[in-house]
Order: sequence, then structure tokens, then C-alpha cells
Amino acid sequence: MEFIKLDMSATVPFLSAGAVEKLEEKALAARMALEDGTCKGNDFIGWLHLPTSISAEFIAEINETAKVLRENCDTIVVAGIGGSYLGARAVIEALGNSFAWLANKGENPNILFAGNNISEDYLAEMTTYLKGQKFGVINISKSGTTTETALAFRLLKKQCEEQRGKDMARKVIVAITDAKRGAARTTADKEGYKSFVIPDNVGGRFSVLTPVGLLPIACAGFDIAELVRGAQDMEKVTAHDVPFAENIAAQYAAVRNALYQSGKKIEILANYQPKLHSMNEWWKQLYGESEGKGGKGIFPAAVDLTTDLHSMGQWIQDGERTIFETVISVENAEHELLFPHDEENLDGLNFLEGKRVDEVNKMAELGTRLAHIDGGVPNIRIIMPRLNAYYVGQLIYFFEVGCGISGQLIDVNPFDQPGVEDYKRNMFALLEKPGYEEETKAIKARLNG
Ligand SMILES: O=P(O)(O)OC[C@H]1O[C@H](O)[C@H](O)[C@@H](O)[C@@H]1O
Repeated sequence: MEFIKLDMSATVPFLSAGAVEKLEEKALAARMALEDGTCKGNDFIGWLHLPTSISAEFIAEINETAKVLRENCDTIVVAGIGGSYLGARAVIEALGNSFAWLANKGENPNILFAGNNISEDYLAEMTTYLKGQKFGVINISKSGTTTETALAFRLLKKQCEEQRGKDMARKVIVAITDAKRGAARTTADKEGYKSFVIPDNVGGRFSVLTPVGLLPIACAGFDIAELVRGAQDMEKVTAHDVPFAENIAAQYAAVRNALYQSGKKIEILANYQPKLHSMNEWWKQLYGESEGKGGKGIFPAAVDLTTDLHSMGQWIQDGERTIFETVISVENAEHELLFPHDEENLDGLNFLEGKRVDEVNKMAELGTRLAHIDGGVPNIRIIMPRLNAYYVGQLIYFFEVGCGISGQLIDVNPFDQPGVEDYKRNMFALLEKPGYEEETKAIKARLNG
């Protein structure tokens, strides 16, 4: 069994002696507080033992539902936002062929995402596209009341029923929501949709290994059992009784906090595989919503490399020295492509002849790492043997438990997100939502000076 590895050696020159060691005990105590449920936000730590609690029967049930959708749909729209969206997208893109949506030979349905914005153009273009499609919908919302998702679902439900008939719509619409509360639950029960429950004690951003992520991923044709197996194995090697020297989640939490305390306020997650772009986005929510509160928190930023070396590279190399970089480094490519010989050598690239493209990518990665270190950017490496379901499962759980520990080191409740309500309150007041009369009056007075 191989595991993803953590290399923190390139943070050492930037930290005072013993800075990480000083946090070692605290990180292990934080890991223990997750285990015994004494941490802040302890009503939301259901994700901690989630991987090992997933049974083969449960995976079979999800695969069975995915089969119904796959057999009856050429397109599946996943409606959701934040934690009800980012994980599924991250995994589907990480494991998929970059051009599957263009070259689709009908083996797998196309997966589209909606309910993650309120753009009229986006929704209009999507509903127009769907007119020619045999589509189904997975409606995902923990609260069941999120405006962006509810708005998209209302449109999609109506279109699906009109296009495919009520009976078929009932077959190809699935809800993933709270067991009892929220409009998504009420609709699912009334219409008789197949539904899955998001456990109460699992917050949205920690929910990718529940049906929230697993069903869309299975619909896309990927092996969720392997994904879960990876997470299960990572659960074991980041457990509360694994010593610091072997516990990469505790190490990651400790080193990023040591860097934060030394003035590095921004963590840039970097990848050298465009397929990991949405994994960056998932990670940003996980760490941003967990840690950014009470005037504190490492700002999670992300880049795709080498792409962004040609846009953000200058800043990273030479801008304000308040950043550190965490690189997801994939050791082995899934394909083999060699540089061909060119008789004329007009581009001067014959010196690369016969080399794998991945070898050039690796040299770009190493060269960048050294340049950034020289430029004053501490570097953490997360090394993945390859980009497959098993290691993606490991990566997800590693980041989750790292986050649960790290938020405690920053001394916040990592499992709430009170700040997210403020924009919603203003939006509802501006839209004159019933029940918001006082807020509407106040916001209008404010805008009218
Ligand atoms: O799943 P839902 O209840 O629809 O929530 C979707 C998302 O929106 C909220 O505003 C929260 O900030 C997120 O943590 C959550 O993942």
C-alpha cells in the first residue's frame, strides 16, 4: 500500500529553529480533540470516521441509483453550491479525460453543474442546451433552502417534467438533502424522488464522501469504492494515535501554522495538472470557510501551473513576501507522450527529442520550486503517486483532517461559517423577501443616504 507523502524540508530555512516542533504537541492535542469530541464545533465532526463507516451495501445503493440515471440520461445536471458542489466537480475533473465532453461517445453521461451562480445568461444557455437532451437532475442542498440551488432546481424540474413527462422525471430526479428539514426534502418526499440524506453532523465542505459527492462521481462513471478505500486508508494513518513523525495531517497543520505565525498570511495551492483546477477550488472552500473568522485565518489562494507562471508567476517570485506555497505533485502521468523529432528543428526543441512531456513538466516544477525558494517563498510538497480514485480519496481525507487540526491551532471553530449569512441577509432584504420587512426598510434607508 502506497501513501501520499508530505515534504516540508523547504520550509525549514524560513522558520526559526523548533517552530514546527513547538506546535507538535498542540497539533496532536487538536487531533485528539477531534477524536474525543471536545473541540469547538464538535456537533460537526461526523466526517472524521465517515470513510471507515461506509459499507459495501451503501456503495452498492449509490451505484444502483447512478445506474438508473446513467441508463436514462445522456446529461446529468448536478445542482448545488459550495460544499454541495465543489467536491463532486473536483473529483470528476481530476479523474476524467480533459476532452470527454467533446469526444463523448455515449459511454458516460455528460455532467453539468448548475445552482452555483445566479447568472441569467448561464441558466438561459443551459436550459436552451438541455432542450435537445435526455437529462436528469441531482438536487443537492444540505439546508434545502439555498437560493442559488433552489432557483436552478425550480427551472430544471419544470423543464425535465415538460420534456420527459412526470413519470420519467420522477425517475431521473434525485435529491440529496437533510433527513427532515428544508424545501428540497419537502419536494422530494411529495414527488417521490429517490433521495439520500446528508448526515446532520457533516458540514457541507466536509461532505464529498457522502452521497453529495459519491452519487455525481458514480454517475460520471468513476469507481467510488476505490475513492472511499483511499480515504479509509488515509483515515488510519492520520488517526489520533499515530505519532507526529508519521502523521502527515498533523504535520501539515503544524507547518502551515508555524508559517502563519511567522507572517506568511497566504497559502497558495499549486498544481501542475490542469485536471486539479477544481480540486484547488474545493480546497479553498474547505480551508477558507473553516479558518477565516474572528479576524484570523490563512488566506487560501490557488494557481494552476505552469499556466499561471505566465500570469501570477511574477507576483509569487517577487511580490510581497507574505506567502507560502503548497504544491500537489503527481509523480506519474497516466499517458505516455514523447517529443517527436523534427528535421528542420525550427523551434530549437530537438534537444527534447524522445523525452516524455511529463519529464519536462517535472523539470518545470523543480525549477519553479527552487526559484520560488530563492525568492523567499517557503514550499510544502504533497506527493501523489498518481492521479487515480484511490489517491484522490487519500488526498481528500488528508486535507479534511489537516483542516480540522489546523483550524484549532488558529483557535477558531473550524466547523461553522457565520460570516456567510451577511450577504444573504442583504440580498433577501433587497429582494423584499417576506419576513425581512425590517431589514428591507433599513437597507433602503442606507442606500438612499
Ligand atoms: O448545501 P447547502 O445548504 O445548499 O449549502 C451550500 C453552501 O452554502 C452556504 O452558504 C455555506 O456557506 C456553505 O458551507 C455551503 O456548503
